[in-house]
Amino acid sequence: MDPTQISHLALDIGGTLVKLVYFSANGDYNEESRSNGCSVVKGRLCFAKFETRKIDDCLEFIRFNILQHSGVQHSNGAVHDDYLSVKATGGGAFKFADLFKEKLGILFDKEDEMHSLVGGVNFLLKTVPREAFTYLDGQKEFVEIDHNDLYPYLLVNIGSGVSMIKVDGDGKYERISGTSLGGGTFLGLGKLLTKCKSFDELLELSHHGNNRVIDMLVGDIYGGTDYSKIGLSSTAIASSFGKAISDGKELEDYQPEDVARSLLRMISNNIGQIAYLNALRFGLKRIFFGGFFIRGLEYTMDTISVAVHFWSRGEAKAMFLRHEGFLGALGAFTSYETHSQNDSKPHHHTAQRAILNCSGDDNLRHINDSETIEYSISLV
Ligand SMILES: Nc1ncnc2c1ncn2[C@@H]1O[C@H](COP(=O)(O)OP(=O)(O)OP(=O)(O)O)[C@@H](O)[C@H]1O
Ligand SMILES: CC(C)(CO)[C@@H](O)C(=O)NCCC(=O)O
Repeated sequence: MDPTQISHLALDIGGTLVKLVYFSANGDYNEESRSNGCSVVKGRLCFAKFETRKIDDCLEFIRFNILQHSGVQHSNGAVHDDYLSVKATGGGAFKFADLFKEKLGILFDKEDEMHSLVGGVNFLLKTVPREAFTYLDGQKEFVEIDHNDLYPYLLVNIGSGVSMIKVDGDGKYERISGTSLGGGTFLGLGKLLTKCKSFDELLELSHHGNNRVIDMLVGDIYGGTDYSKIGLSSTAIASSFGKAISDGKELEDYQPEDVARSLLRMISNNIGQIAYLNALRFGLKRIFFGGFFIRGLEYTMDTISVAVHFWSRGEAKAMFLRHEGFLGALGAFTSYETHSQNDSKPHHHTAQRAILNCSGDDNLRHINDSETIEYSISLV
């Protein structure tokens, strides 16, 4: 492989997190020659994430783990005379372009954020087995995806903010809605209300909390009974955080665990409901939820699934993705493939095989919490 090309890295730089997808060749290099003159390098797609506010950590990671291993870096930290071009998406592809150029000699080849999200989901659904699943009543069920019956679907990406995209085919999509009440709202309000320091701490708190302490339930209003005439059980939330109106308590009087739980429920419920309404607008039956807010958390997925199920009376289905947080980065990564078919650069990416590897491999311990994907790159 030409050492000066690092087409095997793509970034998605969002409002809260930077996501990286990069190709790592198998240890023995494993390059096979094909009769058509191209050779295939086998390896795997790896994933990493950093907080956007700690962008320097990301720069260091790329410098030491990716540039050095590709042999593109001189010992003084400077790169070759030529800048290196790397696919990048998300708002940070604009915001941090100068920084990456100056610090790493990397030029961003920008890919549109929505286009990348859709590309990432389509890649996963078409190539990676057991990628999509439903989650209801504590049961996770993998969904077989029929490639001939994939479209249309609604993609709801829950990042700092939320984008809702109707997908009709490869590269055929429209952003139909969004809401600013997203993962950033959960984390931002959560930090203010519970004094927790991180997303993980907030999730941990929410795990031990009881939302009924703060949420006003239908039963609280109806003297313990259901309002069955309009289909509301006594345990349904009538008003998120509503009990705080009349409890006569200050914030300090509530347990942070309960506040975190109510907040998580409120944000997840709201997104589930808006997603359902948009699915209804366009007659979409399948809704895929992505973005790092979900983090495979059962309570979040259950709340979203129940909201979609409840509002659609079982007509629409909420589905989740194992690589939920890396959709944009994967879309940017796979765009090397489509864009370089006719150029002479020696780095066509082709998903020859994409098999999910469950992490546990010692070499991958430094790589956050995601799972690698077996992948091959065609060199011509
Ligand atoms: N380790 C973490 N640190 C901070 N936030 C996290 C973490 N893990 C999950 N999250 C949640 O994920 C959200 C960010 O998700 P994601 O990375 O998909 O969005 P983004 O790309 O940063 O945002 P946007 O697309 O709106 O620019 C955060 O707002 C937070 O709710
Ligand atoms: C602005 C983006 C697209 C940046 O990723 C995202 O944060 C978002 O979709 N926010 C919601 C904006 C809105 O539609 O109200």
